[in-house]
Amino acid sequence: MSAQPLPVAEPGEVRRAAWRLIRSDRAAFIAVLLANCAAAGAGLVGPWLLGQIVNEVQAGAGVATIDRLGLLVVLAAAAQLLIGHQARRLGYRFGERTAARLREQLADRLMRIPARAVEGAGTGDLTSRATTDAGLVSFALRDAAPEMVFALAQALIIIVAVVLLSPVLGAVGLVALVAIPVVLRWYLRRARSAYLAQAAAHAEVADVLAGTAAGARTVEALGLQERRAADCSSAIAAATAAQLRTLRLRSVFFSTIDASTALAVGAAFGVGGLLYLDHRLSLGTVVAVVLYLRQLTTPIDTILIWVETLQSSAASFARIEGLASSAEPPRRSAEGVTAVPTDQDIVVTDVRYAYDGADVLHGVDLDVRAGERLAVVGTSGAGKTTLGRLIAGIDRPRSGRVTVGGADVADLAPEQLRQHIVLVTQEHHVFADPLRDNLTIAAPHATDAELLEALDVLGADWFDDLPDGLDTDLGTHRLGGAQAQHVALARVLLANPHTLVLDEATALLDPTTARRTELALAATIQGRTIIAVAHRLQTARDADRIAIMEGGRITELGHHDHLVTTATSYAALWETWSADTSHEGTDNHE
Ligand SMILES: Nc1ncnc2c1ncn2[C@@H]1O[C@H](COP(=O)(O)OP(=O)(O)OP(=O)(O)O)[C@@H](O)[C@H]1O
Repeated sequence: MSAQPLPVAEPGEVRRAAWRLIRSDRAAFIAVLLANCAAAGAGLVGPWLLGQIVNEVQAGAGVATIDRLGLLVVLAAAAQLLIGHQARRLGYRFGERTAARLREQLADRLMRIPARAVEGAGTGDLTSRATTDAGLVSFALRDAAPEMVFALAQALIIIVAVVLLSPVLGAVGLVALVAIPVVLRWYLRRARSAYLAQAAAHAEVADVLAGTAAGARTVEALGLQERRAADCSSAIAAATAAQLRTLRLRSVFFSTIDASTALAVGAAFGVGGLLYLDHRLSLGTVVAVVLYLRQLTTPIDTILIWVETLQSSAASFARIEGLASSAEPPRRSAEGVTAVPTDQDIVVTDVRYAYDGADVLHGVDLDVRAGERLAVVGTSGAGKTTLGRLIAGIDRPRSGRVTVGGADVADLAPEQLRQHIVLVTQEHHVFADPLRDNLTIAAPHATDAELLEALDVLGADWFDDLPDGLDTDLGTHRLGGAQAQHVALARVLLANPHTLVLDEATALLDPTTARRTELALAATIQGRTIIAVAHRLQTARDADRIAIMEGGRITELGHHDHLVTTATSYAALWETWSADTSHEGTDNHE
């Protein structure tokens, strides 16, 4: 289940976003509109000429006149074909360019969504927005929108022509078509929520299936097959119900449309016949009007067929636009950065930070000198990780500043930031790419010799067993946990920051892996400023200074020997920890 679904944009935001997309290619959009109007205008000539032929025949005109009019009908049809083709081509090109811009925008936003928002929402939601929704919107822009513009222009111009030819017949036809806007309104009112529910139900199915596949071993080990199958069935049942609802809407909608268009042609034919018998309309005009109304069914059908696609893609567009509010503001590029750190000192000034509107840091002040080793300790939930992320420039304070050498860390471009401060956690993702690419993401210009040296410093002896050395594809040749940690630490060595923020770097590892990792870590931290979120006080005791965090504040700060005698919170923590470790036989792998 998605605990905190990613937001969906409101209709107003969706309209503004669509308008922004159109405006950024305004000249092309105007060309599309003009070409479509011209194509629709050319389509009027044929029926009008046919009406003229009927009138001429009735007036006893010769074959030459009829032939001339016939030739004009053929020329008008050819012109309509050519202009229509051009209008559609312009429309498709405009749609394709707009879809490409949208995909770029989406990729940019996906990169800027904080990991905590993705974890909260579940990967199914994000995946379906990036695949199904993006595909639907691209399809709509490329195919549905050009067809829709063409059909709208055609319908509008035909209606104007009918009314100009015979206001009475025009009124009769339009009255017969009055059910269409009514049923369209009925449909659109229900369709947005129905299609949103359908998309969410499909995302839920994807989530449940992906979760079952990812946790296959756990499901097998705990005999959870039946429960997972029941979860899958109920997600699929919900998706089917959502799909049936949209199907019901479509059934009512399309039947009404078909009946209305048939009624319009029939009514115009009947009333037109009476008016002709009464000598109030020429036969040619009746023929032209009936042909126009008959012709009107084509754009109406097109509009209604695509309105459904546009409706569901508008729901998808709202889901894609919803990502905008989750994405964090873009960091500046290195070229755009004005502030350049002048030294390596880190200063935290009156920093506050909130998750979901509630502050968890309440004005933290801290100075860390270059080369210092600072341990941050405190009870669970005190704000240690949050402070670590702010110092590492991952998150931006709600208020206050975190600076390195006088420059705000959250303003530094990523390539600049990682030369100064890097956060080291237990998460060590290995990309399904060659080992070389996995390492050079931290230092794009590093030579092979530098990459090998980094691995060597960490004691990554497994490198010698790789089938293709640095070219080994880590998607097919999977690394173990400790090996992946080596790759992560090698990236840190290659980025060569002066400061490391260590958070849970070894806390949850098994003793053997932890010992190997600690050795590698010791090689990594050599000669750098260290800010370590310490889960074991042994680490803290060796630090130059210890910061005690309680309830989002630093309450005590100093060296172990000083704090253990003067600071009440730290002394209590130390006492508890010492008692625990003496019970455990004092082996704590430090
Ligand atoms: N992603 C999040 N969304 C909402 N609240 C959060 C989130 N991450 C942390 N918090 C809350 O912020 C507060 C500080 O959390 P933080 O993880 O920084 O504490 P910590 O001292 O590192 O704890 P621990 O030692 O358990 O990791 C806690 O109340 C926590 O519940």
